[in-house]
Amino acid sequence: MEGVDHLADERNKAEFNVDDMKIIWAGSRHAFDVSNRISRFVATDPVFEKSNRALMTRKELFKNTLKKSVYAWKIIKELRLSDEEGIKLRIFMDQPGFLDLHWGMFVPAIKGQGTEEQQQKWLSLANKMQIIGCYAQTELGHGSNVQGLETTATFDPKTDQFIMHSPTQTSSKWWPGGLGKVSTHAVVYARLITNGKDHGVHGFIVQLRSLDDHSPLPGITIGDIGMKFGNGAYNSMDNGFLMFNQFRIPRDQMLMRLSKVTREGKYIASDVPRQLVYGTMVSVRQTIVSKASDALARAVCIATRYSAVRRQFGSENGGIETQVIDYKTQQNRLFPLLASAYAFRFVGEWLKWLYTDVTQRLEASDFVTLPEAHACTAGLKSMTTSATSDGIEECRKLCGGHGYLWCSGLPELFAVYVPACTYEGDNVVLQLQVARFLMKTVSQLGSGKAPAGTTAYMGRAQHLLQCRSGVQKAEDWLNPSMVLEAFESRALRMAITCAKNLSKFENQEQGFSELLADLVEAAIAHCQLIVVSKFIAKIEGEIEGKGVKKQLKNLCYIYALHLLHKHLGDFLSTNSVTPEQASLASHQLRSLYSQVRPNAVALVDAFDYTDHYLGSVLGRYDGNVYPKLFEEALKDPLNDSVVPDGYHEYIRPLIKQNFPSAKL
Ligand SMILES: CCCCCCCC/C=C\CCCCCCC/C=C/C(=O)SCCNC(=O)CCNC(=O)[C@H](O)C(C)(C)COP(=O)(O)OP(=O)(O)OC[C@H]1O[C@@H](n2cnc3c(N)ncnc32)[C@H](O)[C@@H]1OP(=O)(O)O
Ligand SMILES: Cc1cc2nc3c(=O)[nH]c(=O)nc-3n(C[C@H](O)[C@H](O)[C@H](O)COP(=O)(O)OP(=O)(O)OC[C@H]3O[C@@H](n4cnc5c(N)ncnc54)[C@H](O)[C@@H]3O)c2cc1C
Repeated sequence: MEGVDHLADERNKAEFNVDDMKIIWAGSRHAFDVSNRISRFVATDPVFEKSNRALMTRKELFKNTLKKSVYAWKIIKELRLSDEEGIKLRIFMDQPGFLDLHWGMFVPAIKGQGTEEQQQKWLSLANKMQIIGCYAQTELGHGSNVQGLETTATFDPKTDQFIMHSPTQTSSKWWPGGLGKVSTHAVVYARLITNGKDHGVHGFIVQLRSLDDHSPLPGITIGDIGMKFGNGAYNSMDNGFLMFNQFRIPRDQMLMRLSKVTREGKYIASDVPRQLVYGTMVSVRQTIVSKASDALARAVCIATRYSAVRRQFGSENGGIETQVIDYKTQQNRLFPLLASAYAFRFVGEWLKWLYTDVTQRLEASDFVTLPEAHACTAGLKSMTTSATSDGIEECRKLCGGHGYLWCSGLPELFAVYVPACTYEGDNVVLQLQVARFLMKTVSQLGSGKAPAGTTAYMGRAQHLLQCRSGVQKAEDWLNPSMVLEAFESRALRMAITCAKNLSKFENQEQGFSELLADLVEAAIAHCQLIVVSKFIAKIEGEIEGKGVKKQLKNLCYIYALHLLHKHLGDFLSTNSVTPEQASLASHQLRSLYSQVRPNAVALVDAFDYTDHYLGSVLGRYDGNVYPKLFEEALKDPLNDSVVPDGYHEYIRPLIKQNFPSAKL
């Protein structure tokens, strides 16, 4: 029934103030106000309509994305939106496109790697969108191995120019978003060669297309790489290819903040770490973590509301059927994902702080925390995007058959989200960076250099290697120090075991290659510890609002104990818990599920998502699912006519058996 809240009973059960939780979720009252206002603005503007995009052809979808992106930019300018408001507008627009790469990578790359003069020149154009940029690093032959890139930028002292060249087919740039059809410029990563010497990969600003008629400049071959996974979804983005044929750019278009080439062709490296050339990736990995919580929260919101609406079995005595959310199996699959969405939110907030801190330190030439910032952004990007991709798919299954319908919103969300496991660094490759960092930290234990930050727990190695968990009853698993100790001893013992196994190899690199799978497991254990510890820090801090803290505590322990259950092999094999303690954890989990159950719908309402943003018939705020499923079905082009196109050509001849006989 239209106008009726089918989930009102669920909302009345809530034991906390949802409005207060909305502020916690958003991060502050101000952030909530901005999100709330911008999401409603987008939801009511017909230009941002998106329900029809699955039926669009690639060309229509691309053009529709251009229209929305340019309209969004016009609104940002005309209404003088702040940066924060502009970002929200792009998020709620909910259609990947060139704006993401222009603002998310091109501009930050120039800010991070350009000199003052370069920033002045290029950012003034980019900030007004008089040029449109992308981030062209990956090549057909190399993505993960950045040092293996083949594109060359050879300095020609005669003309004071760099000659950009793609020497092989595998050196073609391949994948950059916005490159295929839109960008006029790119930050291109290429091997710098001066006086015949290769100085490794550096960034260059390169104009690709004419600013008059958009045609590629002579010496440049460019296009779109073709359809990607899923209908609609990420196909709104023009991921592109690019080849250079001896294409010349002025010397001052090399990004020269970190190193320089003089007029004479002399290469001058500054004393900052060369890894700062990877700085844009670090910044984006950090934002991907909060985006993970957002994407997972969308899926969980849909699955939770639908699980409260959907009923199956239990009416044997003539009563009403059971809401599927009341099945313990449903709770055991759904509530850990709900808890993960909150966990990723809080670790995302912390990571933002860490990133801001390292940025300020770098500006003051303090590079001490750079390795930890790299390990945390890489590891948490990897861990949260893998969990979110799996979580979205689990939410689809939690919605049964209807979850497979496009209008559930879940197939598209999955298709758009899942490349996050690959872009900005393949998730396995990134965990191996964490593993290297951990092995280095372990090797320095006892050297007098105390581990700091997220590896500080390794400084208590003597205790953590010997301790036995003190959990004796189920409630002990609600004791933060007992939970933390179990996660710390598991992570440390896995890291130490890897280090011991590594030391058996004469050649460390060969040992590392042999032990890759174990190293990834150790890195994941460390990342999970970070997330658990930041969630615990959150619930131990000041939290306002009636009943809010209690709910967050429940979710925090669900998150931790569910991980313990899922990775029980690690916890048992490292003797971090006993089988009896593990079974007490399962008992405690069931009790926590029962406590979350009456609050589940309110906990997803706290995300404050509009129906437009969710884009899901199953996740509608009012729970009016069935009539809307019918409405959606009737909109399908196949239902335009009662007798389908093709009836006379195929179905009728088949039924009447009067088709010409087949010839071999
Ligand atoms: C329907 C709508 C639904 C809506 C859903 C919404 C969801 C949207 C979600 C998110 C939106 C976000 C938008 C994103 C858009 C996608 C755009 C994608 C862009 C890209 O992919 S750009 C290309 C990214 N490429 C990579 O990430 C490559 C990965 N490879 C590397 O980073 C490196 O090559 C490496 C780290 C793997 C290895 O580098 P290298 O060989 O040089 O290094 P090593 O020899 O291993 O190590 C040397 C030394 O350096 C340290 N190091 C390495 N990297 C860094 C770094 N970045 N910072 C600091 N230090 C670094 C490393 O640890 C070593 O240190 P030690 O010597 O051991 O001390
Ligand atoms: C949607 C999307 C958007 C993108 N946007 C951009 C963009 O805007 N700009 C840009 O420059 N790039 C972009 N990329 C490219 C992206 O950054 C790369 O695809 C990514 O870094 C992974 O690199 P790869 O493709 O070379 O994977 P590969 O490295 O070839 O990975 C293949 C397999 O090998 C494994 N593997 C690789 N190396 C190792 C190792 N050392 N140890 C163990 N296993 C290993 C991986 O785990 C993976 O299973 C985008 C990609 C996608 C999918």
